[in-house]
Amino acid sequence: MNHEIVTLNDVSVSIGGTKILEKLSLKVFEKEFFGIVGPNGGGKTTLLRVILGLQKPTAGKVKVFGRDPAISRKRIGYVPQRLFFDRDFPITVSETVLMGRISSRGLFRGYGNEDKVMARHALETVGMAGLEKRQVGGLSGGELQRLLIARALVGQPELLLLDEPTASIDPEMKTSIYDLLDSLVKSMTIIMVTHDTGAISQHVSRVACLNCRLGMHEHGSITKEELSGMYHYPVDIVKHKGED
Ligand SMILES: Nc1ncnc2c1ncn2[C@@H]1O[C@H](COP(=O)(O)OP(=O)(O)OP(=O)(O)O)[C@@H](O)[C@H]1O
Repeated sequence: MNHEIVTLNDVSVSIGGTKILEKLSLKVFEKEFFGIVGPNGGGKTTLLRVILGLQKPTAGKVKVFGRDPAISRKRIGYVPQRLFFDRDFPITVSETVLMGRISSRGLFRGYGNEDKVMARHALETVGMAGLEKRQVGGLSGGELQRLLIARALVGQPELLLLDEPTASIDPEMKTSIYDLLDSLVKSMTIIMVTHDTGAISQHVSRVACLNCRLGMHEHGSITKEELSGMYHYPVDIVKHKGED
């Protein structure tokens, strides 16, 4: 697991004169399940956008798969925050998943058989086989989240970025999403942003706290006090993966 997938060196981002990220240095390794927590507005989504090559750093260097992030974007699957997804748009489950093939097929080429097979496979992976014809607007929150994961998986990513995949989801569905991610990380690297500080430490190998600056926590070393200090209110933490 020593192969570097994401490398940030002293990365800063300012937008409109406001410092959003300050001198972040970070390495994420192959097949690692890496968690990022932090308060609202701490820069977590911005960090994902930097890794995707959608946000250029004001200073510092970013490499993804050893190259410029924009060049590596085809190898990345992105699950955005659900609030950026328009549930009212009239589109089926299968059409939504196929949208994840656009970066490999191009915008103006129709979907081929291979795309359809991959879409079916991605839906099976997230446990949504058989729901292909359903309208997205009629899905439950948990089903929609799984659909967004399927859409990210259909491009066969080697790196999966997820922005709050368990927000507003009931505990049972949360568990099944974490189980899914635990199985996916056997074949890809995962970086997940979450406010789910109670559960995250049972699944990730390392967690970083981000509030403009980054605080790294190796196995089990994050404490309730550190998180509470960052969030400015009491935070519960359960266990880190591998801890008794
Ligand atoms: N394009 C932009 N223009 C202006 N400000 C921005 C832009 N993008 C992000 N910001 C600001 O940068 C800060 C960090 O935003 P970001 O969305 O990265 O935080 P976050 O940690 O993901 O927050 P949340 O937990 O609420 O999703 C916020 O104050 C936000 O308003």
